[in-house]
Amino acid sequence: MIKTPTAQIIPGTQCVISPQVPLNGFTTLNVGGAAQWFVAPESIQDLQAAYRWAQEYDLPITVLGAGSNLLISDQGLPGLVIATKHLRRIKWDKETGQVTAGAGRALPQLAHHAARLGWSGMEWSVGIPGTVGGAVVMNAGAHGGCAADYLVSALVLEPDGCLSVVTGSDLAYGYRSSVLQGTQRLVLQATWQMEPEQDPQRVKATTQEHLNQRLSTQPYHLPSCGSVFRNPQPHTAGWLIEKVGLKGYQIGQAQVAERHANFILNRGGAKAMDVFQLIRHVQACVSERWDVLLHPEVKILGEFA
Ligand SMILES: Cc1cc2nc3c(=O)[nH]c(=O)nc-3n(C[C@H](O)[C@H](O)[C@H](O)COP(=O)(O)OP(=O)(O)OC[C@H]3O[C@@H](n4cnc5c(N)ncnc54)[C@H](O)[C@@H]3O)c2cc1C
Ligand SMILES: NC(=O)C1=CN([C@@H]2O[C@H](COP(=O)(O)OP(=O)(O)OC[C@H]3O[C@@H](n4cnc5c(N)ncnc54)[C@H](OP(=O)(O)O)[C@@H]3O)[C@@H](O)[C@H]2O)C=CC1
Ligand SMILES: C=C(O[C@H]1[C@H](O)[C@@H](CO)O[C@H](OP(=O)(O)OP(=O)(O)OC[C@H]2O[C@@H](n3ccc(=O)[nH]c3=O)[C@H](O)[C@@H]2O)[C@@H]1NC(C)=O)C(=O)O
Repeated sequence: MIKTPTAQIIPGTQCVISPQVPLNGFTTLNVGGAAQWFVAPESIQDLQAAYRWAQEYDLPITVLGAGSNLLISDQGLPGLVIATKHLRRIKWDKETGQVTAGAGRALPQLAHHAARLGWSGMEWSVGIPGTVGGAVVMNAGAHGGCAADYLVSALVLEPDGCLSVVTGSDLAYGYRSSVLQGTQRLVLQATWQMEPEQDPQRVKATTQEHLNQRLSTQPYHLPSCGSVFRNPQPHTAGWLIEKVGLKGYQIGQAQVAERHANFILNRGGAKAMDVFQLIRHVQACVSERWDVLLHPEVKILGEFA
């Protein structure tokens, strides 16, 4: 066991592993306690070293993208939190029409950049404030498109320390689901097949249309984690929640958004427990009225006892 909680530098790397790093600033909900240990590796090699370090001390590992789909406990997280934010390398290959991006690259950046180039295929992703890695794991989607659609491959760090290249069919994609969820497999980069040489004005217009639609139907003015629940087909969670009269309902500083009932907003200073209790309250009301159990899309991490 490590006795004193001071920053550790892994020999031969640039990896600084820091103790007790608050995570609220690393999530779009802006809630959550501290990571027992935290690292944001600058390279794949450093990330592998950090991963091995955690395994050596038998610590659980949590991967953090942009934290845009996370509800982290006020009590924080045990073990090592690995942030991918520095893995941002990107390559637009004109020969193949493929884009390869590091796990920490922001998804909207990809969408805007593709639009400027006149490459079609990522228009759906504008306005989703996640990373490439998070999108591959969550199968992020919107406006009829999703990460799985044109995924060629992803580079994955496996728990045994080896790197593997997986394809979309290896990941058994479904609606907001993949086999990577709930595992210790870490996405390092992803490659998508795009349609290059399209009219940039047209790609830009579609991208902007999606962003406008989002900004007019979803609340972007306060911290949130996007849709809290998956849509229970054939219904939509927003409709079911609105119809039980929960728009505006608040626990502590967590509130069901007026603009979209499947969003929970942090009105300032909310605790993770406020959000958690609100999630449970919404589930109970919807279940009682509609006999439908809403399943959270947001990943709930840590203790909520
Ligand atoms: C305003 C707003 C709008 C949103 N709109 C949409 C939308 O339209 N469609 C949609 O699908 N989602 C949407 N979301 C939710 C969220 O942006 C997506 O789920 C996104 O894909 C999460 O990416 P992330 O990098 O933030 O992942 P995180 O939230 O950091 O992590 C999510 C999960 O993926 C894991 N993970 C992250 N990166 C990696 C990696 N490199 N390797 C292995 N595991 C990893 C984490 O451990 C966690 O389990 C929205 C969120 C917000 C705040
Ligand atoms: N409610 C919440 O919890 C959160 C809300 N948001 C909001 O989500 C919305 C998302 O909008 P979106 O534009 O998708 O993402 P962002 O505004 O977050 O932009 C992401 C990146 O995309 C690039 N970019 C943005 N606009 C353009 C443009 N017009 N042309 C070229 N590049 C551009 C920029 O990269 P570069 O600088 O490299 O060019 C930018 O850093 C914003 O309103 C943001 O404020 C974001 C995070 C959390
Ligand atoms: C934001 C996310 O993804 C979003 C994605 O951005 C949008 C756009 O493609 O479509 C899904 O939302 P959604 O199903 O709520 O889409 P919307 O178009 O806003 O609403 C669907 C229907 O529900 C109704 N609706 C929505 C909200 C509400 O408060 N009340 C209501 O009645 C709308 O009127 C509409 O008829 C994704 N959510 C899920 C859980 O699948 C996310 O996953 O975090």
